[in-house]
Amino acid sequence: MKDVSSLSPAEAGAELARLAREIARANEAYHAKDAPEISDADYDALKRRNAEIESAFPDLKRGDSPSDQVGAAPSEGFQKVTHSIPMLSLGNAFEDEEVTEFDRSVRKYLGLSADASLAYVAEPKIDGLSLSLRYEGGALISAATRGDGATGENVTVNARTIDDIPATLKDAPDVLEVRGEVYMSHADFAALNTRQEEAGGKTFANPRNAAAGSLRQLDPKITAARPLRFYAYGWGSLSQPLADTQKGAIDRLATLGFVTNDMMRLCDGPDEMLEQYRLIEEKRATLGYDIDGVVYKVNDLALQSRLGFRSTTPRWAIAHKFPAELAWTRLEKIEIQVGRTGALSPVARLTPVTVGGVVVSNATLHNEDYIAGRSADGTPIRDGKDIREGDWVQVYRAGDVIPKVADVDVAKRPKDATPYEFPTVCPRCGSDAIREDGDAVRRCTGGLICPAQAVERLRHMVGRSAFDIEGLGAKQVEQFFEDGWIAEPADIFTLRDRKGVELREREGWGEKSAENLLDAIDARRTVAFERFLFSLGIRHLGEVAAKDLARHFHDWPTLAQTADTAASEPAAEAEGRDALAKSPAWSEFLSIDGVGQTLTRSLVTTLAQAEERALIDRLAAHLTIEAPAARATDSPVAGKTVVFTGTLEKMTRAEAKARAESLGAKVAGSVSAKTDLLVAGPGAGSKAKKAVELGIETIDEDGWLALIADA
Ligand SMILES: NC(=O)c1ccc[n+]([C@@H]2O[C@H](COP(=O)([O-])OP(=O)(O)OC[C@H]3O[C@@H](n4cnc5c(N)ncnc54)[C@H](O)[C@@H]3O)[C@@H](O)[C@H]2O)c1
Ligand SMILES: [Zn+2]
Repeated sequence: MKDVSSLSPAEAGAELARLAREIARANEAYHAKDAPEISDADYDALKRRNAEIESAFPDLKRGDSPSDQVGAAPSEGFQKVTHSIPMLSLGNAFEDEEVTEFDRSVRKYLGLSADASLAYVAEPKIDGLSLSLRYEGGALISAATRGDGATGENVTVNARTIDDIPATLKDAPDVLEVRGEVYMSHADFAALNTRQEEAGGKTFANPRNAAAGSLRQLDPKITAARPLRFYAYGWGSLSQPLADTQKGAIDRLATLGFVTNDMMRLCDGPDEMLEQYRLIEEKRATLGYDIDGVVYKVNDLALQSRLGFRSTTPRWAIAHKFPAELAWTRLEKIEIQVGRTGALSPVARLTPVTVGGVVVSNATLHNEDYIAGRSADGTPIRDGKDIREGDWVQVYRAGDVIPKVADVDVAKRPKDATPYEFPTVCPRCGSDAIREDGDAVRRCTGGLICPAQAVERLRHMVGRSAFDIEGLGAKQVEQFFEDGWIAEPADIFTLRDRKGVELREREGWGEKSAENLLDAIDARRTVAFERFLFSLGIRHLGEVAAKDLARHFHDWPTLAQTADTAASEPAAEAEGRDALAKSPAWSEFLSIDGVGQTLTRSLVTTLAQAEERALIDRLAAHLTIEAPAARATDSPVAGKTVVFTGTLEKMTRAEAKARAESLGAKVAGSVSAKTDLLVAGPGAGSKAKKAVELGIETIDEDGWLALIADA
């Protein structure tokens, strides 16, 4: 992105227009639909960029500038409420200096010298949605969301169902508008999502969305069933002042029966404000609800009213936000998960914390070296700090990636914490867990006797890219495995005969759904060769390689026989590609573009294991395995084995390969006596030489394109 100072006015105008569109779209998704499409950090970055351009090009500021807007218009379906005093937003600070700068600008506005005393309150910024409650004569008469700041949604009936919101007040001013945040605790959020999932309803990405989605319900019965809470942090219209100070006013609201935040502190200036910020940040993980920063407010209400408002934010307050994609929390426990190939993966169980808008309670710890504070080659990571149970750790998330533990605060380590001892036996089956040379991962050697591996294999087998059986997801497979109904892949296809009757009577199933599942299983008795191969869950065998193998071998018996031959060839024992290539069966695998030594070795050794092989044969016995779709036979390259080498300029290697295959050619990765045609671009090396030696026809990229032009 271009620096603002180097933008031309035309570019600035165009970018302001784009930002206005993008921000409006994000506002609509977040505020009106409770379903954000971008992260808060990305949103904040858009707003910042917009503000920077506007301040550099004040003349270009748009009539619909996002800087002048709050939230989103109230949704249709709700009655509208006009706020007697607008409900605005808050300015943002991200760095410590911006907090000092805030104090300076307040003083400047008020004409106060740097050493004049000026008190602020600092309190958590709760991540929910704001609500304005109007009491008249001590009775709650209306409740409204913020909407676009001027007009909100009437949610009075819904608000009445929230325990923290009193229906009547004693000794209150005749007119009193209380403003605060509606939110949901982590525990209630998790329970709600579980219930929603079980009922097949919509689940929420984070507690804020859950709170907003629950309050903004057209049916108040739904709101009533949702565990919402309310913190009072401010007020709107008043017939009589509550107090002289922010702190006094909030204390008064507490006396009236509202829940207020007990982490509010009076601060003497920026140093104390930042101190409170760090204290609150430390407590963040253990609060049990989401906060996304700390709000500082000038304490003296007379000064607040002198300071007043900008278009959408008060001059007397600012929100100091926490870094969005990073958070500190407690690592409660390290657990070991056993994967499909026996890999022991350490997982950190964390005290839940929100990172980038998502509640995180687990993070990966990669492997035992990572926990110990070293990389695979022994060099220290995190300055060599190891990770222990009970540690205070920093968690981060980027995009949709699994959360990771990035750092440890050794100063906060419990005194009795001991270095983590990585298990050397499988926690599920007790077999030895060993680490092979050069492998960062420790693996359970239990194979098929390991229940963890067995169930992971089954889950893999029914997955999308494998058998993809409708109604048989990971969850059902796990249950059937636990109950002993399905122990290995072949059992899925005998389920009808063995358990058909019981399935119909099984809890949560019934006649219809049982029949649907059994039909769905029958429908998969015919399966594409590549899906079958992928379903076996052989280490290093991905979807793409499964396709390559299927195209090359066409049927399962041929592939299996070639693997058997490879296993019996003496060169199989030898190291190195050259030695392997001397064996015809090995080299047949290696000649397939996209199939390398590691995969070949894994495939050959897996199929050579008697138990493993018997299990695959039992599965295959129930199946009709379909060869890949017939290829074009009338193209000039049909049936020929083609090798591409050197740089291709008009297409990528992948494109060239796909095109050749669609024309019925076989694409190989290396030149051999079986090669019919070499397509050599600039920089072609040993393959071109070998082709000459073997007398194989060689053409360039243009020659290739000409050859297939009419195909
Ligand atoms: N991801 C997205 O697409 C997206 C879109 C729009 C907004 N957002 C998020 O919302 C923010 C902007 O929303 P906003 O205009 O509501 O501003 P804001 O959330 O930054 O600040 C204002 C709000 O803070 C709340 N608040 C909580 N505790 C408070 C306290 N103690 N005192 C005062 N107010 C308190 C109030 O509800 C108030 O309306 C963005 O910074 C972003 O994080 C995200
Ligand atoms: Zn095991």
